[in-house]
Amino acid sequence: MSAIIENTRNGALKRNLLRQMLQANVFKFGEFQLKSGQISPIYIDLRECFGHPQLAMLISEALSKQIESSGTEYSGVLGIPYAALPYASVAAAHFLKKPLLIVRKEAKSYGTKKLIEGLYKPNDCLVLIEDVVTTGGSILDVLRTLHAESLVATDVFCILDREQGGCQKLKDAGVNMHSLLDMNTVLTFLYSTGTITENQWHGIVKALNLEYSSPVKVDICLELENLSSLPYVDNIRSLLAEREALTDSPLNKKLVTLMRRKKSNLCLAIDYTTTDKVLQMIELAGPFVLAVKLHADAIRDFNEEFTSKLTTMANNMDFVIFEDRKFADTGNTTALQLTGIQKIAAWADVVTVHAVQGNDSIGGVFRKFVNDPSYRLKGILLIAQLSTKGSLTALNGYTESAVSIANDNRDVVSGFIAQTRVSACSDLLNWTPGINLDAKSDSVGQQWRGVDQAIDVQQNDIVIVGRGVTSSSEPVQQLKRYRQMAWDALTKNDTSIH
Ligand SMILES: O=c1ccn([C@@H]2O[C@H](COP(=O)(O)O)[C@@H](O)[C@H]2O)c(=O)[nH]1
Repeated sequence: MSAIIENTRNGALKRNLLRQMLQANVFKFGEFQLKSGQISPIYIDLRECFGHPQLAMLISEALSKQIESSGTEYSGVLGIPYAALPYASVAAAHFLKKPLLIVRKEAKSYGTKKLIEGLYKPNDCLVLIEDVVTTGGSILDVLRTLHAESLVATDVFCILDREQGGCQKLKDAGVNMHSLLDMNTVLTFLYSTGTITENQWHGIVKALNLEYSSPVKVDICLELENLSSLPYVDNIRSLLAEREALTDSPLNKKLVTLMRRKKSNLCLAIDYTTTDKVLQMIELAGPFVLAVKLHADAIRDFNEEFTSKLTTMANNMDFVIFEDRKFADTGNTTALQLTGIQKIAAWADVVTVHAVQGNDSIGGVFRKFVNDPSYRLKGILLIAQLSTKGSLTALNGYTESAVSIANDNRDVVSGFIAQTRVSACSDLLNWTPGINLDAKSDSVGQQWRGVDQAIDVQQNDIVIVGRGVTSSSEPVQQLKRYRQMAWDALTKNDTSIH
């Protein structure tokens, strides 16, 4: 039951599944005979979900995520016939990219006469997908067929555990059962949303011999939550002191040390077009910021005298220089750009890099610069999510792919540009743009939200503030305001600070 009250992505995912199931008429009330012969006042008909593509995709995605995070080793996905087959197909082909296997209820009397269809060899280990588990009988039947073909299955993933003994029977047969939802959660949701009364709750619990004592009402509305605005990972940030000790990246060690010393997780985006104005703003901002972010190609009179002053100021005022170049080309071209007219690698501590060009065009080229002490460049931030409306980084799988490139290049990637926390690795820092306390959007695609949303709810580490400060007539006041709010939000539960 706790799953639906959790203030996490997982909790929101479960709430959304239940909300969409309710809309799709999955929960039916009356008198139904179950496969076991038992009479039930509730029937949970997950076949109704087939008619709602968005819901069917959400279920398949949730099952796939559960399979991935369980750490189970497997070579193929087998759907238990028939109701689980659509979810198993989408999960295997679309999300997990693994072969799909199907087991027949009865052998064909012609052709290959095979009971199990798909790509497999003896001793392969499969994960099983089921829709509803009541007694576990259908799964045990399938296990017998698999064993006869020398196939192994250690884990079954189901949408709903009716909590009527199936989990224990499977455990006795050596199989772990994982479920997205259980009956207690479903009944709590139905009762809390006023779909069933207290009397109905008791009637269902009694008829199904469930061992729940009394209904619990939780605060839950029927409006769908925006899953993409929530952190990808449910674990909370570790303490700053631990992160400082844990990280192998010299850049992140410097950043976390600076953060703690300056009490600042604020990066100022100075999008001015002349060197004078940029340097004047840095003079004001230096004491309050962790980093200064530039777009060198937007500065009309950009020159080497400027970068020399910039690096001196960074060294004296203790901030990191961040060039938001967003590299996105072949490795060869990126190397040329890093050493081209602006000599970015010589003065920037960190740069942004798109994930779109793929792994091989990222790791190799940046590793060369980061490991060469004659360059200032010490790390890159991969763009996992953009703040702009309609950004293609929201396409299914994009952010996960960026995270996977980061995982493959941990010596070079020091973190992400993202809207929500995207990685469970707490030594990778999440930098987030799209912050403004006084406006929600501009007229050309930017979307802003507040500091608490970004740091507290979405679990980012560093806020990137631009026009919220640079367009203000009182920039120092604004710098103090953003710095204080961001620091308070980051450290409010950090016992290594307080
Ligand atoms: O997704 C992204 C990536 C980068 N940015 C950059 O951050 C600043 C934001 O400035 P505002 O004035 O607060 O809009 C700007 O330099 C962008 O290029 C981003 O906004 N979103």
